[in-house]
Amino acid sequence: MRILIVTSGTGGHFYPALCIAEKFKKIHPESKLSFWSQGLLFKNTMLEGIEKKEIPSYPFVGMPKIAQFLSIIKTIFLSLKLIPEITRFKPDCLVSFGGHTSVAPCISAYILGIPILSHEQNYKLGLTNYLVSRFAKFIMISFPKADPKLPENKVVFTGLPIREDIGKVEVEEAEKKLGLKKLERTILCFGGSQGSEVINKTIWSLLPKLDEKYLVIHITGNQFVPQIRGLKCQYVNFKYFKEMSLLYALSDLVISRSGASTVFEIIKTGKRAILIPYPGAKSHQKYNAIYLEKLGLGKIVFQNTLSENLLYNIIREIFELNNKNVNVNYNELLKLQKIDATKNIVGLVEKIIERKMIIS
Ligand SMILES: CC(=O)N[C@H]1[C@@H](OP(=O)(O)OP(=O)(O)OC[C@H]2O[C@@H](n3ccc(=O)[nH]c3=O)[C@H](O)[C@@H]2O)O[C@H](CO)[C@@H](O)[C@@H]1O
Repeated sequence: MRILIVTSGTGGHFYPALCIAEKFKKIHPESKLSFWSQGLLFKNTMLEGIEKKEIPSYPFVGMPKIAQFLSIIKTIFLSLKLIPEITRFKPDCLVSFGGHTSVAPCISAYILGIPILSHEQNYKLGLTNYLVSRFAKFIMISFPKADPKLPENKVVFTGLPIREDIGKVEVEEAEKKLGLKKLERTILCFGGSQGSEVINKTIWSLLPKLDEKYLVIHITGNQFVPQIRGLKCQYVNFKYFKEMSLLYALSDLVISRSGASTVFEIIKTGKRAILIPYPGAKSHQKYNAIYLEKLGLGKIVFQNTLSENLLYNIIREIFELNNKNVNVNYNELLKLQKIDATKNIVGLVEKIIERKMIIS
């Protein structure tokens, strides 16, 4: 079996693609996998037994019309340039995890008649996946309800793959590995895979309000961490932290953006969350957050209303009400927690390849 996996480089696209590549290689060690992406995460991740290729990305959302036009032209040229490369690798199918990086290889694969499976991470369909859905044989979705813009006959509900260890680490193990003691009220704050200046600044203003019962674990991205005076709570910060399973294990509450992977990690771990959707990218994070709020785990705070006082009041309410007054839809939550998205996607890929082999 020969599989080509393509994805954008941010955590929300990259990690689900990585889960599939690693699982496939584990179950089918004889298979040939090629993984195409870009960015720091991709560069810094070792992929054992899997071929890696860095390809450029030409974004065409949220920019002036002329820049958008140039990006589209560059994408078309790139897709032509990739044809010999794909012909040489001869994939049985292409699995796409979306973002701008995926568009050109999907066009090339379509021209070559290679079956395309595309995965949509978010509740609302993004533009690039909308484009790719035209070429794809199947569109795999993360949330149980499909975006009405998707062609119904192509949609398969698989769930969203998240790293296997998330939700499986015990508190004691996390404490030992991190050299940290969980406190009565432990909060994990981060702004998606890129970090968020707005969330960072609000957390820094919030910290002096929190007492000794609180441990705040904060992932800041590349922003410089200022000196914070008058701290009573414990505060630990990281620029980026790979083993998120450890941090989730310690936390009682997550404060974050609402990218799809973050939302599914919260579902898997069953943590309470305060979600601050990223207002860019056509507000698509808002719909992920609404889903989590309806499930009963999340409380949405829109960025234009965000302040340290508002966060403080919600945090106190969450800890002091101590789960009273919380309407979690446990039936739905348990159903979602049981979904093995990685297995579902690997199974679908196997079926497509087997069928293709029988036909040819
Ligand atoms: C600004 C933007 O357009 N962001 C999009 C991007 O976000 P982004 O890449 O931030 O999205 P997600 O929240 O889906 O994923 C972040 C991932 O990074 C991991 N993580 C984060 C910080 C850290 O230190 N270590 C770490 O491992 C998280 O555990 C998670 O697995 O892709 C998502 C999935 O398509 C979309 O929903 C988001 O809207």
